[in-house]
Amino acid sequence: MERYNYGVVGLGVMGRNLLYNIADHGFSVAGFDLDKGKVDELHTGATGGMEIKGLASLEDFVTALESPRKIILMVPAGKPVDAVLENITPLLGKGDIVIDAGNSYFRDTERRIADLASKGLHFMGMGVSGGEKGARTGPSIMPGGDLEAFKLLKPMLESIAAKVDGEPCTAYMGKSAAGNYVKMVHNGIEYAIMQLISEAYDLLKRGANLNNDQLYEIFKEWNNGEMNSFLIEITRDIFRQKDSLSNAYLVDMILDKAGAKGTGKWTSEQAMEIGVSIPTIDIAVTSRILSAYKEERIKASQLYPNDDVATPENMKIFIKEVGDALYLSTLISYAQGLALLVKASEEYDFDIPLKDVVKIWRGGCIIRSVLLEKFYSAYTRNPNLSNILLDEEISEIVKSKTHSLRKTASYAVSNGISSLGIQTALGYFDAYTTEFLPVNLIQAQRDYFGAHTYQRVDREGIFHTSWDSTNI
Ligand SMILES: NC(=O)C1=CN([C@@H]2O[C@H](COP(=O)(O)OP(=O)(O)OC[C@H]3O[C@@H](n4cnc5c(N)ncnc54)[C@H](OP(=O)(O)O)[C@@H]3O)[C@@H](O)[C@H]2O)C=CC1
Ligand SMILES: O=C(CO)[C@H](O)[C@H](O)COP(=O)(O)O
Repeated sequence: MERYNYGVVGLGVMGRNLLYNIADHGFSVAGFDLDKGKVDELHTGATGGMEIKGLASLEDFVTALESPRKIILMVPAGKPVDAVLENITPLLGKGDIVIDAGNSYFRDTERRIADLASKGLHFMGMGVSGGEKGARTGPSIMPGGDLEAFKLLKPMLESIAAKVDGEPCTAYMGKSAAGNYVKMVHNGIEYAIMQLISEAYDLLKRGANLNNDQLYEIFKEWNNGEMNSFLIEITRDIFRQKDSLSNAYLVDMILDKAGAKGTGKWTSEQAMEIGVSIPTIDIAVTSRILSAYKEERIKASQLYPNDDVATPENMKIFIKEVGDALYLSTLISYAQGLALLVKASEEYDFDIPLKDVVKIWRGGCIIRSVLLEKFYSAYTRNPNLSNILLDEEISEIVKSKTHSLRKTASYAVSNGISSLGIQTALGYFDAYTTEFLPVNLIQAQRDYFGAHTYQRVDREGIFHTSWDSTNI
């Protein structure tokens, strides 16, 4: 009986395409899905030379795999992963490897690693980014955990991943659930950048009165320069897309309520949990929540109308400033996400190699951008950089754009155009680069009403003052 090198469970958007990608690179792959229709479709979409087989029985699927079995799960995060594990683990043998390639919560991965280890099985969490197309032609792949299992998978992962300068966009992301953690933070940054792009769009549309054709040209120009990135590129193309149900552009027919599956929220929760400041990512999560208040927003907009958005004095300068503001606030969002990874690596003993993280994000993934080349150089100079803003070469870029960020933020505030992402990126930058923050006063207040104590600037120790009885 023929034995397949790899197995994929879950033949939806990502699983089917990842399976084809693996098969394209000379590996034989078996696929399983609960939905028999998807199993049958697998063969329809295959191209010649692929050694693949779709199976509708889990037992047949497991039997069809060579030993040790290497099974990639591509099912929705949460209960479906546990359901698959419950059914499949009794069929597996010692040394078999299960790789969860979905957007699973890292705590779930930790639990599953321990559970499968107690059965003599390897379990790995592995982030995959690039969407449908990326999965098919070359995603960015973030494996972590079991090193022994990783070594077995490495040749396959390196062959199917995206390539930048001939180097694969995959690397070992660290111990335990590091792979899922890095992917979670990737998505948090993704949320922030998407929020910032939407604000730049709003400023150009409402502030400068630009239409979709003009927006297309601006994003095209941005994408041809230092802002080149996947998200700017697809935004450019979105402005060109006509609606098939009306004569309008599709973007104008899409309801302004943003969905979310959870990875952005987890990133924010995690940052709060381990004490890392990532306000632009937080605000991107909360902005999607706020967008869902559509009916209330309609009422509020009638109660508080904003009829006097001023046209910028010099359109060329305004567009340049919005572009620079988007570039810098994007850079600051990456800085926040990467700082979270630095702290999480210490906190959870993940040993995340930051230099490899930015290296493998340069291609294949949703947040790929040419800016990551500069981060890669920064981490090459100093792999222990606690915040990307502290790198001297990065600081030169930041300094060259700060004025534009302030001008853009100021225009948005003066004209009542919501720009939560831009404001928080600037606010974070201003706080992070301030030697003396006014929180001495907060410490005084805490000590005043709750005897919470404070530290002093002139001597070591913990102090408390009876505020109402001394020197007042
Ligand atoms: N879509 C994207 O762009 C990206 C998604 N991801 C992550 O990848 C994972 C998969 O996402 P995606 O491919 O989009 O999801 P889909 O819903 O398209 O596919 C999931 C597939 O898994 C099947 N499935 C569910 N439960 C089981 C089970 N117990 N046994 C076998 N098959 C099962 C589903 O079948 P049925 O439909 O019948 O329930 C479906 O075919 C998720 O964790 C997602 O967050 C990661 C990166 C990008
Ligand atoms: O993982 C991804 C890309 O890297 C998914 O596309 C992402 O999870 C989408 O998230 P959301 O639905 O919350 O916007």
